[in-house]
Amino acid sequence: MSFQLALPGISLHGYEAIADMARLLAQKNWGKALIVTDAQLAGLGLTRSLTESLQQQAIPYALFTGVAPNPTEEQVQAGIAAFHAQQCDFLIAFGGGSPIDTAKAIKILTANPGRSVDYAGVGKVRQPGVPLVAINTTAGTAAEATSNAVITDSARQIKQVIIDSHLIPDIAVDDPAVMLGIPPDITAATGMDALTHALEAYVSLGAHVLTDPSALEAIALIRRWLPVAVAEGQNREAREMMACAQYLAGMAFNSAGLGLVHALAHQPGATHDLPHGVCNAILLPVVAAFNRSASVARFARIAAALGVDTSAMDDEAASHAAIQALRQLAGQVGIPSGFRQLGIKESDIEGWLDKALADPCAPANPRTATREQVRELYLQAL
Ligand SMILES: NC(=O)c1ccc[n+]([C@@H]2O[C@H](COP(=O)([O-])OP(=O)(O)OC[C@H]3O[C@@H](n4cnc5c(N)ncnc54)[C@H](O)[C@@H]3O)[C@@H](O)[C@H]2O)c1
Ligand SMILES: [Fe+2]
Repeated sequence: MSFQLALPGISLHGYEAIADMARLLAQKNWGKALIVTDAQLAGLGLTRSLTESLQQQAIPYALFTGVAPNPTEEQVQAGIAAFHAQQCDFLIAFGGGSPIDTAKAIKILTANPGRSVDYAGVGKVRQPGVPLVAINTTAGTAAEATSNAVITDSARQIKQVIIDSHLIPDIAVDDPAVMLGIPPDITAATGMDALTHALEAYVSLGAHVLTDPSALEAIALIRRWLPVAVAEGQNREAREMMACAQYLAGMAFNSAGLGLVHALAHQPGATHDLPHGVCNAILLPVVAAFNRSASVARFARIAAALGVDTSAMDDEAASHAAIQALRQLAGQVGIPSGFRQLGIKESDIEGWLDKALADPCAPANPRTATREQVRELYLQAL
């Protein structure tokens, strides 16, 4: 079987990318846009750079601000209703993973029947739907570059993962100007999500010579720049490097796949509405320690990318040092050391086990875990 590398048609990176995107859209004649965002971003006035750029290019738009973190099917339904009521022709997502994933799910429903979560799994979307531009405001999920959408089915309390190449945005935009004001806790959580993407992609069973360089470079950039972005939010270089790092991580995991960190993290995310990046960051060293023996040489290279001087170490020692370095970085950027601090109890774990094993991110993990081992991993992360 051949290897498929899937990327957005066009990606715009760097300061002023949003204005450049509007200029590009002026040549596309896609009609009226529905901007899909969350109320907090609209309230902060961050959407202004987008709406002003669209006005300058005379591109008509309507605004939908009904997305919340960990978006649900109900929010997708409200979005598709707004799309039709406002007679829109294409979608512009503006936000982190939550607005971008919601816009991807709305895109499905512009051309396919039913609910978006009916398309959970891999490759189930039949019709591509309307064009989608994704402007990313966190660094982060890289949802602007990937074929995934994560939507919570609130009735079943489960995060459904929809993976389909139809969901890759036509234009991906990373303008660090809108990232300068991200609060330190969200900077840390989203940055650790990106680190998890890079690391899981690098040790994934689906890793490939075409994805390894971007995964390793993402790890090195995040180690270098995430602590700076957390401590000095207005540091323009740190924000730009983190935007690039999370995109590189997205390039890697979109084709190489993820693993057990994400499969396990989706469960507390769904039942307790916790930030995705924090769930990943807590589980990352625990799952990495579990996976280490299946991929010693790769964990040794991860240690070097994390800044460990591995010159005097054999791979075994270096692979252990990688786990240590992960814990240290998480602590440095203020990630809680366990789920208990977030109100999780031991009795919450039982309900997550089967869902974690069935999560579409699990099969790419380098080491297969039994139900008991998954329970043990959650206990270690408490
Ligand atoms: N599609 C994918 O490939 C993929 C990958 C990983 C995670 N996810 C999903 O994405 C979601 C998480 O996305 P996220 O971590 O980007 O966060 P998010 O979109 O949920 O946003 C978190 C918070 O940050 C705020 N925020 C966003 N940008 C900001 C800015 N520039 N300045 C100030 N505040 C800002 C938002 O208003 C919100 O309150 C989860 O549902 C997760 O499961 C998707
Ligand atoms: Fe993620």
